[in-house]
Amino acid sequence: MEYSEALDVVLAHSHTLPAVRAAPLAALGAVLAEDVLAPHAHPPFAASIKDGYAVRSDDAAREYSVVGASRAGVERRTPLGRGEAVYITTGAPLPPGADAVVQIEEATAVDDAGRAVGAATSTSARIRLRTPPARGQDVRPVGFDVAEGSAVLRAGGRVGAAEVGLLATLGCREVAVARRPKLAVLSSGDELVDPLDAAAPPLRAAAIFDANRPMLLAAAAGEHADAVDLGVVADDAAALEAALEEALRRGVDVLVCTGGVSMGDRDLIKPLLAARGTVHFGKVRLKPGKPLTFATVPRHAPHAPPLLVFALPGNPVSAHVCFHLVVAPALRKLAAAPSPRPRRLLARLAAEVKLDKERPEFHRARLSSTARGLLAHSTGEQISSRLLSCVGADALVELPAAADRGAPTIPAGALVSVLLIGDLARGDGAWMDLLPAALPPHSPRQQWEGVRAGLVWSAGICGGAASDAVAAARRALSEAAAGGVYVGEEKRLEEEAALAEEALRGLCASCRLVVALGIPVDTVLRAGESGQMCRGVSSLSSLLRQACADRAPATLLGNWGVVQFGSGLVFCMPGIAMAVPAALHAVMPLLPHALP
Ligand SMILES: Nc1nc2c(c(=O)[nH]1)N[C@H]1C(S)=C(S)[C@@H](COP(=O)(O)OP(=O)(O)OC[C@H]3O[C@@H](n4cnc5c(N)ncnc54)[C@H](O)[C@@H]3O)O[C@H]1N2
Ligand code: MOO
Repeated sequence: MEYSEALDVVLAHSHTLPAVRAAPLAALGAVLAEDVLAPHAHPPFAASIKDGYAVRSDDAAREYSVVGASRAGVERRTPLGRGEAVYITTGAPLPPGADAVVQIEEATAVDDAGRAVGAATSTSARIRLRTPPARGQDVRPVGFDVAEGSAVLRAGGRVGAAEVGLLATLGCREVAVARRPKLAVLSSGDELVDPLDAAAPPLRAAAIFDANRPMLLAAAAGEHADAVDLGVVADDAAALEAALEEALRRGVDVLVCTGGVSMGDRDLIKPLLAARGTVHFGKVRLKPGKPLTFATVPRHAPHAPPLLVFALPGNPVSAHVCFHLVVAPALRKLAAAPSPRPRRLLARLAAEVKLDKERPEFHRARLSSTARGLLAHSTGEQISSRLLSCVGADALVELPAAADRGAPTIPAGALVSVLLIGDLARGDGAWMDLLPAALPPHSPRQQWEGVRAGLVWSAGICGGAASDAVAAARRALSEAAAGGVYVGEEKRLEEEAALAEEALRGLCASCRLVVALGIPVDTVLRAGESGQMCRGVSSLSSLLRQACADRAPATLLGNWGVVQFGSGLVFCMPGIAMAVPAALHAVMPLLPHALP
């Protein structure tokens, strides 16, 4: 199974958890289940933006008697008369009658005879202004920041620090959020010593410390899941089954275990999961993470959704990478995140990389910013046991297998897609604005280098016609992009609408160009997610339609064209081998200008 397919399967089994009500601080990291409407305006009164004097802008006087003070937190009821000013502090309410504030730097203290006696202060009895005040100057009127009843936060947004602050501003004591997923973690292996156990003996011969459980407990916290520690479990079928029972008993949504999923005689997890539930996949064409396993186990209570079980490989790097590739997206889907899939960016390779012969690889890298966009720097030796390759990594570079790429390496400077796994805001000083001199200049091929394309055709194009059109599309894509684009994913679309739409969303999330054969524009538009750009591109659509019609006039009757889908483009064209190259050659030359 390919990674993209494995992710589709995982997401199809991850159902959003019910909404609960929580105090804003307790909701930190959760996804809002409802829009939040402002229960009142902010500021709730007209407030001063400066420390200075509140005055009436219709007052012709330039000299004022200071008749009192309005300080933050204190209401002053006496209206302001003509020729009067009130000393005011930032955030304090304007007294009735005042409609402007003049900052204190603009005022001079004067004596009764109007002689200047120095800079104005909070105790000056008379002041003169340098310039007449304008109406509304340095005043925040009622509702200037937030209008009463306005939707300040939208369902689907995550509660972060700013959201907590905004909810506090508005006095919201509770919000509706999707329940936080509960995730249990265990490590299996007779060689493991628990480093979290203060009473653990020193390492005996052939033993190592358990790295995976603490790492995954930390990763769960990073995804705002509530973690349950099920400890280290021996390579023993009964002990593993007892741990699975414990996870079910504690009502967790997800169980993550590591180790014991490969080919060894102590690899007991898969048989246990097969006996107790359904193993949806047990091998993925993926490096690291080949034996990645996903299963669902029914609960004892009827109608309760099944427990999701991820059995990750024991190698610590494989466990870390697989967590980001499938577990984190599942947790995000459970937590109601509208886009749970890993976020993809484009970056250039800082140095040449060697490709694995057979498996697509997720190469750990740090990102830096350059004048030509992001640059991905390898974290060095990528063997699955070396956790140092994950330390400080921001991204997983998606490398195709050499067999798929038709080349053993990808050169420095090539554009590649990367999955974000770190927090770019955290930074580590690697951000720079200068282009490293080592990067070779652009070539026409490099314009397309590393751009991942997808090919999808409808199940409705039967037998030979589909394979001819698909082969023609593969060839034409490669020609039109001077061999730079590679086809990273192929899918046959089922007739059932919901399945077809989910598959299209998955493909569009992972590919910047998607060639859709026999799939009309409407189908793609229906697959668009709320909040995501999904629209027809009329200029490219007419070029594509014209090119198809030149080869096969009847295609003019079809609903073909180009759709912008998030950060990618989908070419909907008839599944007719003769029309496909013409359509691609018509639109590809324009794409360097159009690719969003
Ligand atoms: N004959 C084959 N052998 C292996 C294959 C294969 O296809 N055929 N696949 C290899 C790949 S790829 C991986 S990945 C590993 C996965 O193995 P398991 O998931 O069964 O894990 P273990 O054998 O239990 O452990 C592998 C490795 O990781 C260390 N480990 C395990 N748990 C932890 C932990 N909690 N903390 C730190 N280190 C841990 C363990 O000691 C082993 O060194 O299988 C390959 N073999
Ligand atoms: O899949 Mo394993 O993680 O390559 O070492």
